[in-house]
Amino acid sequence: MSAEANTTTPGIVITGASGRMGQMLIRTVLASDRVRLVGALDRSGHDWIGRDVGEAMGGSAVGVTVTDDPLEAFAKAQAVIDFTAPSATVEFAGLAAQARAVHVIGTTGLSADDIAAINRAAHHAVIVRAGNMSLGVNLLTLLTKKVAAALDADFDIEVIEYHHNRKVDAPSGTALMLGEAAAEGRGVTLEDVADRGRDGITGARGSGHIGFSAIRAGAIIGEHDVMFASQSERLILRHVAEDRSVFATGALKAAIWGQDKAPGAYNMLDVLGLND
Ligand SMILES: NC(=O)c1ccc[n+]([C@@H]2O[C@H](COP(=O)([O-])OP(=O)(O)OC[C@H]3O[C@@H](n4cnc5c(N)ncnc54)[C@H](O)[C@@H]3O)[C@@H](O)[C@H]2O)c1
Ligand SMILES: O=C(O)C1=N[C@H](C(=O)O)CCC1
Repeated sequence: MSAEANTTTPGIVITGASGRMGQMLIRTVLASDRVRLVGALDRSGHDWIGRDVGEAMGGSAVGVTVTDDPLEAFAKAQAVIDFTAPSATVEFAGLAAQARAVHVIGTTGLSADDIAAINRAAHHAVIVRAGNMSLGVNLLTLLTKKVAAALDADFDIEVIEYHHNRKVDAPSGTALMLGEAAAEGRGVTLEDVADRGRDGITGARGSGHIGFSAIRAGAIIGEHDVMFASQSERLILRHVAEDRSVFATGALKAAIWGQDKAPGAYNMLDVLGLND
């Protein structure tokens, strides 16, 4: 890459560098000629701290040392791509905003308070947040909204999600995006109609409810079904992530897209130009 490109190409910091998504993101950034890797962060005490991130990943050195100091790392960045954990992401939102870096958030399991704190940080910088960064899932939210609007409450809506056995939050961020889309299509608020975690004598299903079920097994990367079921027919919309690269590619697109945007809270539909 030329010296000129170096001054204009966004510098990216990857948080949670050693994680499943962190490593996929680092490989994606290193393979791109539209961005530069300028930092890699992980939590204090992690055995990658102080090591070259390329070597820590089992390859050759890339000249970026893994740090546990977000302030130092973000100062060099035009964008921070963050797939970590809720408490870390809330802290990073404030620090990335101070550094005026675009913050791309893939972390799921965020509480309403976490989201409120992130949205406060978005007054000062661009934040793009989505429970799923893939093109396919974001299109599926639009289809889900449309189908939910077309079908009445004779059709029960169920969101079924399937993930690997290391996932710590449920329902998945994607399942919640799909539930929100279905609720929007029906003109209701998801919290008022969501059925989460049925167990025991639950009583019959409530009409108009939106149900969630979570499978955790093996190495499943991420699969989601939205089922619309009446007494006489069943329609199932389904997305399957074959590879984590779909999430990393979307995140990188968001980091580049955000470079010339005004401060604010955005999602992947904004990035993809699909928001109405
Ligand atoms: N939005 C999407 O498209 C999408 C896709 C995949 C995963 N995710 C979400 O991304 C998150 C991470 O998933 P994963 O499978 O990579 O998990 P993981 O457990 O493999 O990785 C998490 C990483 O974050 C690091 N971390 C935790 N606390 C930290 C802190 N305080 N400071 C710095 N680093 C810290 C961990 O050490 C680890 O490296 C989850 O919330 C998951 O649901 C979102
Ligand atoms: O592996 C994960 O964890 C995933 N999390 C996101 C979610 O919660 O929907 C996206 C799919 C993979």
